[in-house]
Order: sequence, then structure tokens, then C-alpha cells
Amino acid sequence: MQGPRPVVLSGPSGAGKSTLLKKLLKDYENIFGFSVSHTTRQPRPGEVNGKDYHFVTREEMQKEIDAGEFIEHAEFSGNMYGTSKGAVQAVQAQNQICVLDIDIQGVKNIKKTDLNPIYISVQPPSIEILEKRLRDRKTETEESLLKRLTAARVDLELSKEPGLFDLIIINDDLEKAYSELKEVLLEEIKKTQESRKS
Ligand SMILES: Nc1ncnc2c1ncn2[C@@H]1O[C@H](COP(=O)(O)OP(=O)(O)OP(=O)(O)O)[C@@H](O)[C@H]1O
Ligand SMILES: Nc1nc2c(ncn2[C@@H]2O[C@H](COP(=O)(O)O)[C@@H](O)[C@H]2O)c(=O)[nH]1
Repeated sequence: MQGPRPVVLSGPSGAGKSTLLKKLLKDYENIFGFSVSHTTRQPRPGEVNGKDYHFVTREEMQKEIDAGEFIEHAEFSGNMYGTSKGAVQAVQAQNQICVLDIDIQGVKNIKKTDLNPIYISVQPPSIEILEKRLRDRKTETEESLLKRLTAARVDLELSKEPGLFDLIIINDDLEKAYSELKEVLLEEIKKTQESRKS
């Protein structure tokens, strides 16, 4: 595998992965690059096609999966999500640290590949706080919110598997969680910064 080691950010929906990721991409603009996933869910207000996700139909996505264009894919809360080979290659071509924001099924599938990322699970302090964050985000219907909470309980159980994650971050205080994230990535950040000088 060429270039710096990728990073997988996983954890329940609403735990704060995107919030942490946005801070990282802003503070280290040219060091990290986001792996833009495909999804069949509808865009949320403000989400940009090709930047936040590649928004596609189920038929389009299945066709590309069948053509072997995906590293991993999964069904989450009634929609398909997946990481294309192209999404990761686009970041690695810039010699950036590729960050994947994927669910726990994706983690298990990436483990079967030779991507060799650093695996991080971002978790909420409690299910009650997670529910409040998801409700306050105002992106979900009651039905999808309940589906996400059910998936969150499964995620939190499965993530206890020894060795599945290199680090579990409890995102209670955002700044503390962000410091923990930067700390575990420091070595890769330094290596990437050094490689830019040579
Ligand atoms: N430490 C925190 N304290 C309070 N609110 C937070 C904290 N971290 C994130 N949030 C808020 O919680 C909500 C969920 O965060 P975010 O969208 O980043 O979660 P996510 O894990 O990326 O979810 P999804 O997997 O659904 O994309 C957001 O409204 C965000 O502003
Ligand atoms: N297995 C994959 N999971 C993915 C991918 N992209 C996002 N996700 C996960 O889906 C849920 C829901 O995301 P949302 O944007 O609808 O809130 C979340 O847990 C993401 O981590 C992917 O390519 N593969």
C-alpha cells in the first residue's frame, strides 16, 4: 500500500464523527482527505453531492458494486452506503491521510482488505445523550431516529470485541475528544508533514 496509513472513524450515528472530522479537515487542510462515500439516502439540507456523499439510486449503486468498484458496502437504517475504490484512491493520489467515516459493518469488511487503517470508534457518553443529540440535529424522522438508536445499541455491543478498534473515544466534551483524536494520529500527521518537506 502506498502513502500514509488511512484512518477509519466509526461509531453510532450521532456520536460526533462528522463533527470531529470537520475540525480535523479544517485544522490540517492538506494533510487529511475525506473518502467520499456513496449512499442511497436523500441529501440533507446543505449537503453537497460529491463532497459529503455521492448521492445515487439503489440501481446505480448496485451496478457499481456488481462491477467490483467498491471496497466495502453495507445497508444502514434502510439505505445503502459504501466506499468505492475510487474514493480512497483519489485521496491517496494527493499523498493525504485518507479518512473513512463508516459504520461497524464497514469496519468488519475493511478488516478483510489490505487497507490497514487505524481504527477509531467515536462513542457517546450514554444512549440518552445520543438520542438527544440526534433529536437536536433535526435530520431524522421519528422512524429513522428509532432505527438509528437500535443500530447504535448493536454498534456499542459489537465494538466491545477485543482488538476491533485501536482506540475508543468517548465524545462527552468535544475539545477533549478532539485532543484524543489528534494524539492518536500525531505520528501519521508528522510523517505526512515531513514527507511534504522532502
Ligand atoms: N461533544 C459534543 N457535545 C454536544 N454535542 C455534540 C458533541 N459532538 C457532536 N455533537 C452534536 O451532535 C450531533 C451529532 O454529531 P455528528 O453529526 O457529528 O454525528 P455523527 O457521528 O457524524 O453522525 P452520523 O453517523 O449520523 O453522520 C450534531 O448536532 C453535533 O453538533
Ligand atoms: N459501511 C459504510 N458506512 C458508511 C459509509 N458512509 C457512511 N457510513 C455510515 O452510515 C451511517 C449513517 O450516516 P448518515 O450520513 O446517514 O448519518 C454512519 O454511521 C456512517 O458512519 C460507507 O461508505 N460505508
